[in-house]
Amino acid sequence: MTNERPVTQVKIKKLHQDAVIPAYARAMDAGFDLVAVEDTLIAPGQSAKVPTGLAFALPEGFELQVRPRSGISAKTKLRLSNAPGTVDAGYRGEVCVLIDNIRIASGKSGKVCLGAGENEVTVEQEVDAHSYLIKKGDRIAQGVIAIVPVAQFEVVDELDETERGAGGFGSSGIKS
Ligand SMILES: O=c1ccn([C@H]2C[C@H](O)[C@@H](COP(=O)(O)OP(=O)(O)OP(=O)(O)O)O2)c(=O)[nH]1
Ligand SMILES: [Mg+2]
Repeated sequence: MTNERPVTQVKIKKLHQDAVIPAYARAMDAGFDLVAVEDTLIAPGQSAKVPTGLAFALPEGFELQVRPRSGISAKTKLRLSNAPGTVDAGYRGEVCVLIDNIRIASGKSGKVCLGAGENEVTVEQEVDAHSYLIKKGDRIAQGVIAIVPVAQFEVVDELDETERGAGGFGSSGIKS
């Protein structure tokens, strides 16, 4: 890593012996992968809270954003429920990843279609064929450490005028 990039120390506690300590895969990556610490089956239309086995002590003024990995979004119908997830600086609990399986039920039982597209194995189980199995060790999301300013709110009677004004929600021409 060069000195061009801001650096902050973040203390991490392993809550599970197999938790994977975050690491940036490449020097200029914004995110580090978050790894599932236990197997989690997600039936079609269902959601799951997948544990990472990690707790963070972020410095005040920072947050950890839990963001999707584009590969998972492109290759599967798994979606982060609350993307981007917000881990507050004061949070000392386990960081978990909320994941939805947005497939509809196939009505057939069969092989489980695998979550993150890695650790490619199929498992014979009596589950709907549109279920996903997140395997322990799957890289299910990515974390981004970000700076968050704190706002000092001030209630006023009038806001300043701007070119946009109150136009929004497609005011520039996007049709629904
Ligand atoms: O994807 C996420 C989002 C949140 N959290 C943890 C850390 C965060 O600090 C805490 C609360 O998250 P958030 O503020 O988004 O949820 P809330 O519904 O507002 O809960 P709370 O009332 O506890 O703030 O849950 C995660 O582990 N993963
Ligand atoms: Mg909150």
